[in-house]
Order: sequence, then structure tokens, then C-alpha cells
Amino acid sequence: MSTTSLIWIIVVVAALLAVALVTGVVLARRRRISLTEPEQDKPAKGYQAGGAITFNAPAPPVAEPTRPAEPVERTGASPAPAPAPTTAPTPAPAKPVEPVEHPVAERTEVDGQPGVGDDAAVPRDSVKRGFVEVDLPEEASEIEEIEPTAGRLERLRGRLSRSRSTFGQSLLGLLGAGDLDEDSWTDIEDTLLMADLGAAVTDQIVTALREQIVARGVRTADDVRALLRDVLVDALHPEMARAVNALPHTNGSGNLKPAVVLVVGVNGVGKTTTTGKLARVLVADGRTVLLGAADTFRAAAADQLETWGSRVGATTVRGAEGADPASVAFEAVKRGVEAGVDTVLIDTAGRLHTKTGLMDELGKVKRVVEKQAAVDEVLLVLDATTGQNGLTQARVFAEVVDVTGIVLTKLDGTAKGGIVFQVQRELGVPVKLVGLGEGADHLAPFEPTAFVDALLT
Ligand SMILES: Nc1nc2c(ncn2[C@@H]2O[C@H](COP(=O)(O)OP(=O)(O)OP(=O)(O)O)[C@@H](O)[C@H]2O)c(=O)[nH]1
Repeated sequence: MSTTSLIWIIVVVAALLAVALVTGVVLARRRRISLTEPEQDKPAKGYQAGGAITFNAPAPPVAEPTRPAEPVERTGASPAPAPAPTTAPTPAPAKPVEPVEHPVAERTEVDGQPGVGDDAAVPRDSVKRGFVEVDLPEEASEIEEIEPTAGRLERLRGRLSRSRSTFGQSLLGLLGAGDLDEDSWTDIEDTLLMADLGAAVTDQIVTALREQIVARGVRTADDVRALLRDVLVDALHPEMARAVNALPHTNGSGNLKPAVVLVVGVNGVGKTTTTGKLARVLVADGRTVLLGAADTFRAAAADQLETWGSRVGATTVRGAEGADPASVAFEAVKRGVEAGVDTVLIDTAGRLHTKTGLMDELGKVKRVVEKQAAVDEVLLVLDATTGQNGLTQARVFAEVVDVTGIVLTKLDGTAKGGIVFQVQRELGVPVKLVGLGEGADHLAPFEPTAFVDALLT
């Protein structure tokens, strides 16, 4: 091989090495960039995280109250005496406050990983304050007239009009249109899904309609209406007991105790409003009620409850903003037992960011209350306008407390009345009450037949 050829080979090899080196550097840079780019450009998703309201005494019912009942002072009821204090009296001698440990030991998510709904902050670690004396309003307001509770759902029927037009009327139109081909059944399914009935209930209803439309030999529009009515009522489980356990009852030792009702749910769903409306219904039925403002996260919530109380002449026990909700609940039940009221309604806070926090808080409220009297009813308040989100909340609450009844609020503000069907199926707990407006008497018992009739007429 000549020297010239050798030189050429060396030049070519050197050139190839240089090209490989440059390519390697470029690729390495690109790789580095491509690793960091998605991090910077990641979109900020955030977390996807007919009848009256009936009440029931859960324990063996007692015909006549026999307790030496200290009359309940009703704020604003009598002109002469000063109204009952709306704050707890002197606090019980408090134990020295231990620094609060992060409740890791009590966590259910023991793998140390944050779970859905977890938050960096643990609200319970914040310093808790005790009761404070709060000045009473100079003059309590007049006790209001309360609308009779019988036939409320009937009277409030118009308030379901949005659900009615989109849901009931569409179904009637589709079923009554004549020959039902597969496209028609798909439309029926879509209508049910759009109204928030969920896949399982939709399937159940469509199957029942398909079977019975043949079996019954449905011919006329009236037949269609009757069939649809029966199938929908059936899907709402009319056999479920829907009376609210809010009447006094005897405990193990034969003493009459007030019924204790806990009202739970996330903030903004209408807990305080529902508690106030329920107090009105009880008072209208001749019952004495004491309200416990255990939503201590927001002073305005306690003010709001106190206003509801004063409007019907019910005493409200409240704590300082940030006080331990369990201590307020305890004090409320204690006062209720001492005063011999029929019902203690406790409005709780839903502003807990973590499932663990929620579990701790509500569990503690329940445990502490039960030192005085059994908790007879845990009403979970859900906002009907939140659809699937409401169901997610329902699942979390059902894991945390033993929910015994559901109150579905804001049914007046949604075209998706079908959430009633789904939430009952999910929790296996009856919808007992429905909120149909912001008005003081816009709370009705949930009656499957009247509800379906309201949807279909
Ligand atoms: N349209 C309509 N509005 C309702 C109904 N129930 C409650 N609301 C309104 O919902 C809003 C929130 O109600 P609140 O009772 O303050 O809710 P909350 O769950 O106690 O909220 P926090 O105190 O923040 O935890 C208020 O404006 C109520 O008037 C209802 O059935 N229909």
C-alpha cells in the first residue's frame, strides 16, 4: 500500500471519528433536553381529585315522656326572662394541652404514600381553643310561622321542573313514540345516563322496561306512563325506611334521652341550611330542639345556625372559632340531656382535607357524643348539582361514619334528578330528605312515588 493511500485511510478514519463524536454529543444533549421538557411543559391538571317528614324513635318507643324535664328556654319565646345562653357555660377544667402529634399511627394509609384527598397539612394539628362566652343579641327575633310539613313534596313539585322536563318527559316521549328499535333503546339509555342515573341503574331500568313492555302488552300512552312509573318507583326502593330517627327514646337504664342527629357532608353542600330546616320541621311538630354548632372552622357557620335557631326558638350551643368540634358536640348533647329536649341536631364541619383527618374528627365527635347519648341518625348531605363528585364524597363519608340517611340538596337547581337513584344504590342507604330551594321550608321528605309522579307529570 502506497503512502498516499495510507494517508487517505487515516484521514477518512479521523473524519469518521470526528462525525461520530459530534453526533454523540448532539444526541446526549437532545436526550437531556427531552427528559426535562415534559416536566416544564406539564399542564397544571390539579387534583382530579305527599306526606310529612316523618320522625322515628329508634329504641323501644316510649308513650309518655317521664323525665323531670327542665323546660327548654326558647330564645325569643317569652318576653320576660333573658333568653337562654347560646354559648356553653364555664368550660370543664381542661387538661393541660399536650402538643399534638401527627396522627400517623392512626392513618389507614400505612405505606406512607399520600392517598386520594390527602393534603400536606393536617388540620387537627392546629391549636384548639375552648369555649368562649359570646354576647347574646339584644333582642331575639320573632318566632316564625312554619309551613306545615304534610304534602310538602307535592307543593314543591314545581321546583323539580328542570329534572322533569329533561328526564321524565324525554323518557315518555321516547317510549311512547311507537316501534322501539335498537336506536330508540340507545336513546333511552342515553337519557337515563345524562340524568345521572349511572350505568348500573340505567341497565337495570332498561332491562326491566324491555321485559315488561312485552309482558304487559303495552299499547297506549297511558300504558307507557304506568309502566315507566312502576319501573322507576321500583328502582328507588320504596321499601326502605325513610323516617328520620329524631325522636327521644329510652336508653338501657330506662331514662328518656334526646335523639341525637349528626349532620355531615363537605362544606357548601347545605349542611347548616338543612340542619336549620330540619329544626323548623321538628318544632312545627311540637318538638323541642337544641342545635350544636360543631362546624367551628367558620364562625359564620355558627352564626348562621344560631339565626336558624332563634327563628324557631331553639337554643344553639356553639364554641369559639377553631374550637374542637367534638367538645362543642359533647357540650350540646350534655345541655340537651339536662334540658330534656327531644332532639339535638349537630351541624359538623366538612372542611377536612384528608380522609384521615375526617375519620379522626367525625369518629371523635361520635365517640364523645356517645358518652352522653347514642347517636341515632347520621345524615349525609349531598349537593345534587355536583353529580359524580357527590358520589365520590358519599363513598368517603360512608367509609368514615355509619351513614343512616341521605339528604339531597339543591334538587331545584339541577336537571339531573337521577342522582337520587344512584346514590341510594351506591350506599345502600335511603335518601330521606330532599332540599328544593333556599327557602326556610324548602325541605321535603323523599317519597319515591311522589318523586316519580313529579318527574312524569
Ligand atoms: N337552591 C338551593 N340552595 C340550597 C339548598 N340547600 C342549601 N342551599 C344553599 O347552599 C348554600 C350553602 O349552604 P350551607 O348550609 O351554608 O352549606 P354548608 O354545607 O353548611 O357549608 P359550610 O358551612 O361552608 O360547611 C347556601 O347558599 C344555601 O342557601 C337547596 O336545597 N336548594
